[in-house]
Amino acid sequence: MQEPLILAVPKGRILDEALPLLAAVGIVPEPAFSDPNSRALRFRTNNAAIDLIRVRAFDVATFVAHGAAQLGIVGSDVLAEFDYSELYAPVDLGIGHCRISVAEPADLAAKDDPRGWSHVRIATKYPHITRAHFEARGVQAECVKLNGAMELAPVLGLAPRIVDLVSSGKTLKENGLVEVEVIAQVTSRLVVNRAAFKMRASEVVPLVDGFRKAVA
Ligand SMILES: Nc1ncnc2c1ncn2[C@@H]1O[C@H](COP(=O)(O)OP(=O)(O)OP(=O)(O)O)[C@@H](O)[C@H]1O
Ligand SMILES: O=P(O)(O)OC[C@H]1O[C@H](OP(=O)(O)OP(=O)(O)O)[C@H](O)[C@@H]1O
Repeated sequence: MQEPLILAVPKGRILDEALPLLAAVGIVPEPAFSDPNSRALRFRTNNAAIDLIRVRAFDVATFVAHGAAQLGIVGSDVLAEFDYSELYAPVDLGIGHCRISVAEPADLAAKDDPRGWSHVRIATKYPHITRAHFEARGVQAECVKLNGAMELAPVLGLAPRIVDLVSSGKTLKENGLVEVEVIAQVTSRLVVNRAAFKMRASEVVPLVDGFRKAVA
């Protein structure tokens, strides 16, 4: 029998929205998947031809780009940051809505003029997106890479500005920051490894169509 297809899903907040979508496509993970005491990372589903792996959001893109998983669910922020040519993103799943924005302390924003920037120092998990955004208008961005809690950087003097995800705006507000520019809107996408899309088309194409129908 052919090895099961592997679908990589992110551990974090997208998972809650992705599970109903998976159910709509007919994929239901084994009970261990929802058991907080389970330390397993790979799970069977009700479909013997599909297994799930649960990995960090950024790693979904890496597993699928290298063909270690054939499909995945990942934010467009992660896709833009890595720009893997081996990833095909055929379906916008309409979940994980947020935006990636530039933010700074409210008192700096009150006297700041983004049109006057020539060099900026930015704390972010997204150095590639940040540099590309600023380079497009001739501003040089010096990035300090963090993996979380970017909002602490301005007040502690690590960098005066940040680039991070914003949804309700609560995190910025509670840390005294305001959004000064929106770089891009973000949603989660179904991603497929390009080689698997060709080599395992008879299994992958109906699955991609299933996701397309589920979100239509
Ligand atoms: N506030 C938000 N609202 C909606 N979607 C979000 C929000 N924050 C993140 N996302 C989406 O969820 C994805 C995963 O984000 P999450 O914050 O769960 O990961 P993380 O905690 O940074 O991951 P890890 O712990 O693996 O580093 C992001 O890539 C983005 O697409
Ligand atoms: O505008 P809001 O609704 O407040 O959402 C924005 C927050 O959500 C994300 O972090 P998350 O809560 O996923 O935690 P993280 O720091 O682990 O990434 C993001 O990094 C922001 O900190």
